[in-house]
Amino acid sequence: MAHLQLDRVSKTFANGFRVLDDISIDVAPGEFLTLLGPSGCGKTTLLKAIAGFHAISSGALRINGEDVTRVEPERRDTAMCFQSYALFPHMTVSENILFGPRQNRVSKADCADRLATALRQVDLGAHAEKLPSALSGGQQQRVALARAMAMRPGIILFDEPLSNLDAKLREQVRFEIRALQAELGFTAIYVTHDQAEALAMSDRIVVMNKGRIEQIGTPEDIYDRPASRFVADFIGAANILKAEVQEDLGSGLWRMRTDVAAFEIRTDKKLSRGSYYICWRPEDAEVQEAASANNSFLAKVTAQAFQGNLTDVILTPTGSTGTCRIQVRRPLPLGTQVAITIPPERFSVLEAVQ
Ligand SMILES: Nc1ncnc2c1ncn2[C@@H]1O[C@H](COP(=O)(O)OP(=O)(O)OP(=O)(O)O)[C@@H](O)[C@H]1O
Repeated sequence: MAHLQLDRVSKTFANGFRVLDDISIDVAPGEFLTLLGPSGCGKTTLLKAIAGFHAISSGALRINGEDVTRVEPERRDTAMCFQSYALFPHMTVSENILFGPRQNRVSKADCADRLATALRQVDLGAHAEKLPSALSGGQQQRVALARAMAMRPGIILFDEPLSNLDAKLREQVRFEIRALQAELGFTAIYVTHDQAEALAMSDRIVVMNKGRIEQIGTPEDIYDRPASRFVADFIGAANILKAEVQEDLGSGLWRMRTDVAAFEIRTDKKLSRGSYYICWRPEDAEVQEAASANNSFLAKVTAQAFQGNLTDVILTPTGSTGTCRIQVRRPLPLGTQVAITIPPERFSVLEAVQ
């Protein structure tokens, strides 16, 4: 288990492109931290900077309190776990797992012990002498994990490790990685652009956008209390509206006007005059036949997609040109008018409208 601190880390490439901009994160020992963001936001660059494969332009990296900013990759307490195709194809499972420890001149007896432990941990004892090409995608992924674990690092850095696997296997391996991490206690830094994976696996998520941190929080924080339009939109589905502050009703309740309706909105933010972006999630809507007095608006069902357990419904609110999206248990007939109510505590207030 290792404590990792990133202190105002920035990186500018030779062509002047600033790929990481003032990143500070304190990762607790044994924490599972995910870097999440769209393609090109700098996740992999940050992971490689932690591993030592990229030098940073400014800031500091510390592992267990020791400044490792200029320490070589092999002398940092880290190991990388890539997508499964990063295995050496001409080496057996055992040789792949032992590659790192042998490079590090670990003794023969210790290598044997590490190999046996790693094979047991990922349940691949029966496949030790096979080549990677003789294994399924999920098994290859487990070899990649075993290879990282055989280094006995305090921190394992995962670079989109499941992106080669099909959806069902991805879910299974997610659980396996998380269970091993809990058992062995290594600190995990996990890069993905898959929000479902991030929500399912992480203790905390760092949402990145254009080299900067948009928000750091638990999966619940990020989903229920997104800090910005970017986060609300990137994670899950969100209905985002512009809302003008009308009245402070006290105890964190505010009346705000949107082009759909006036809403009472509960927030622990202190709002000033002007307009903010606000959002609510599709599953936050209560659907009735007639509008109740507060926080309701009428809307017509214009499209829907049946998902099995739930149905996604697109609505056009009366008097508005925009649409919103809700989730209901059973499909609603197209063209039906319904009343939608959003409870005050289900709104999130995002940034001010500039
Ligand atoms: N050596 C380099 N010189 C200049 N720009 C680079 C260099 N390496 C990467 N970049 C740019 O830096 C940005 C971030 O790349 P990075 O691989 O960290 O993104 P990412 O968030 O991991 O994306 P993805 O999910 O697509 O892997 C990209 O726009 C990329 O084109």
